[in-house]
Amino acid sequence: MNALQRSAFDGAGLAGRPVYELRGVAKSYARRSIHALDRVDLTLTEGSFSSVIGPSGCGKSTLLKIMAGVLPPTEGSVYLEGTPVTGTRRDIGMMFQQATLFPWRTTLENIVLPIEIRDGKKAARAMHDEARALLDLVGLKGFDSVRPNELSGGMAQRAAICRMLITKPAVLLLDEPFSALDELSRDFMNMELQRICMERNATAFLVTHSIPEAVILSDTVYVMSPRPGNFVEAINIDLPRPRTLDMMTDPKFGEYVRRIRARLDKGAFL
Ligand SMILES: Nc1ncnc2c1ncn2[C@@H]1O[C@H](COP(=O)(O)OP(=O)(O)OP(=O)(O)O)[C@@H](O)[C@H]1O
Repeated sequence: MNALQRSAFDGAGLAGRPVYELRGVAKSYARRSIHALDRVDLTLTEGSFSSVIGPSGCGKSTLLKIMAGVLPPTEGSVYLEGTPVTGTRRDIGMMFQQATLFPWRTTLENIVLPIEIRDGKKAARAMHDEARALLDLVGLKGFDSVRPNELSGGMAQRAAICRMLITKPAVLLLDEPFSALDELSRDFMNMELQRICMERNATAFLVTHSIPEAVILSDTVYVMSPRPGNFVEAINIDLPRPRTLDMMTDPKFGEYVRRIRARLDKGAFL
């Protein structure tokens, strides 16, 4: 990729303050001699929602783990709010496919757990009002003393959103958070996620296998090549916000889906 093409992935032409920056991030897994990522450049601007989509095994989860600071890159650097990411940080929020709530804790106790781990029980108790406000934000008002086994899958993921937001992260890293839900719940939760991100001006980065999900949620969709993964196309999604599920029938939406599908069908090669 030449310098001009590379610059096209720098914030994908979106205006805004850079929050997250990856410069030449590469990853090889030495033990199996696997070259997973190849010098990825990425800038996420404040309040933007970006997605990455790519073939299985292309390095999406590896990229997310590096961004989260749980895996060191072999080459390159990662900056969040201008400081290097060299390990896990309190200003990075993460959400996975499974909500992984502790069954013996109430919803409220699960939500304040990151604070309890970080600052102790007293600090966690001081966050109960904040946790209740978050429950309100995600539509779970009054569910504070309920145990996880009384929550549906969608409700558990709402609680996981609260747990992610309680530390006031600068960026949200989302690894297919709703893929274990049925299609209707997933669509609904995606719209809820959009609402929450818009209300909090959150900067979000989503890994997904669903092209429609990437298009309906994102300002920019990054298409990744097969391993070693790198971005082969950054597509700005020019649909108004808030997005609605009706927009999925818009010809423009269909055009974005077709364009991404064609890129992936070609093997997303450079
Ligand atoms: N800890 C590890 N040790 C060795 N190889 C690994 C490790 N983790 C991932 N890999 C390899 O790195 C490559 C990228 O894996 P990764 O999980 O990042 O891909 P992915 O795009 O998220 O895949 P999928 O879409 O199937 O979830 C794969 O070939 C995988 O086998």
